[in-house]
Amino acid sequence: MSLSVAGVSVRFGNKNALLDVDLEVADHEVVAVLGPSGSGKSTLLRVVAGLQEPSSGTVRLDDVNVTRVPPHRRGVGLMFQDHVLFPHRDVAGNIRFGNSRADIGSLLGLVGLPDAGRRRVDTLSGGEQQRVALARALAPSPKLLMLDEPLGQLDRELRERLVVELRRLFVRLGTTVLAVTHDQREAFALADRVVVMTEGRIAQIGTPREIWEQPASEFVARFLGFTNIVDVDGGASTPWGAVPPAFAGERILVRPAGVLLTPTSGDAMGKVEVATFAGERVDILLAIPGAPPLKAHCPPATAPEPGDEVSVRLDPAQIVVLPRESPE
Ligand SMILES: Nc1ncnc2c1ncn2[C@@H]1O[C@H](COP(=O)(O)OP(=O)(O)OP(=O)(O)O)[C@@H](O)[C@H]1O
Repeated sequence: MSLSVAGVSVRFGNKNALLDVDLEVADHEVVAVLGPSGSGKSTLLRVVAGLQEPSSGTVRLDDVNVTRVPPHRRGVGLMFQDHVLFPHRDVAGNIRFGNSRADIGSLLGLVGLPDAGRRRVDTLSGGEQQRVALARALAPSPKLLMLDEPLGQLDRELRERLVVELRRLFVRLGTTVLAVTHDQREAFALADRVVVMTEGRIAQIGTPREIWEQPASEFVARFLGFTNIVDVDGGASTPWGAVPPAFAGERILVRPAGVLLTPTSGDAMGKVEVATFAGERVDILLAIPGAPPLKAHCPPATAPEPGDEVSVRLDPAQIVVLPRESPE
């Protein structure tokens, strides 16, 4: 099922929870909506589901205008953050609730709990409960499945495992999916395309790779965790050292992998403040006199230690120009 959201705004009092949002999701596509708390992610999902009437704009499913169609007639499946399973019913009873014709056996197989039908929900782990909630959302065979923080309550290790399973399941079922998350890794792992939201607007839409490689704004770059952001002066220098003339006058992001540290011969001298072991790399925080702190990623074998003096060179291949934010 394809989804088209056009010019949708939602006002609560004098606050816009959504402002003129346009979004196209193709049939079979998995789209993740990512953004900080309060950016309008859940409101967007609720508008598509029919649980929130927009102040203006339209929602189309397979080219049919459903803006005024009630939720149960939209043929969409929902799994919400505050999904409540009935603790005293067994798993099968939970899935069957409201879905009397559901094929419990194959749904449980799909979510990897083939033998759990008879178990009481309150004897299941958090991850197992999440799978039951997913099976319940899949029970009516929705052509569009909407998930609000599907793995939100779970610990990191379980989330990383389940996100891979979810991705495989969606590909296998061919369901169109719109999933809300505030976790960037989850969005990137789950989705064909990611929508980044801020203050009720869409800040960027793209594949995970497009968004990672070219954040559309400083907001998106910072939301992805990049902090090496600085203005280049007219002479193509920055407080962290020189950059090629093409970057003169721009605001740039230097990826931590592009901060090259050598014992000598770089542009700027800095001191290692913090070195954090992160598996395949060491995350370094550098203090350079008169400059903002600079983050670098180093291979563990050659990483300097806290207190070491190093010189810094910026790799032009790891520099991204950030568009200037347009004044409102
Ligand atoms: N029913 C409501 N009445 C008034 N304001 C609301 C209502 N629902 C949401 N809002 C406001 O609209 C804005 C967007 O909320 P929304 O729940 O869509 O954000 P979110 O991105 O999903 O946040 P979170 O990640 O915290 O769930 C917030 O400022 C919120 O306070």
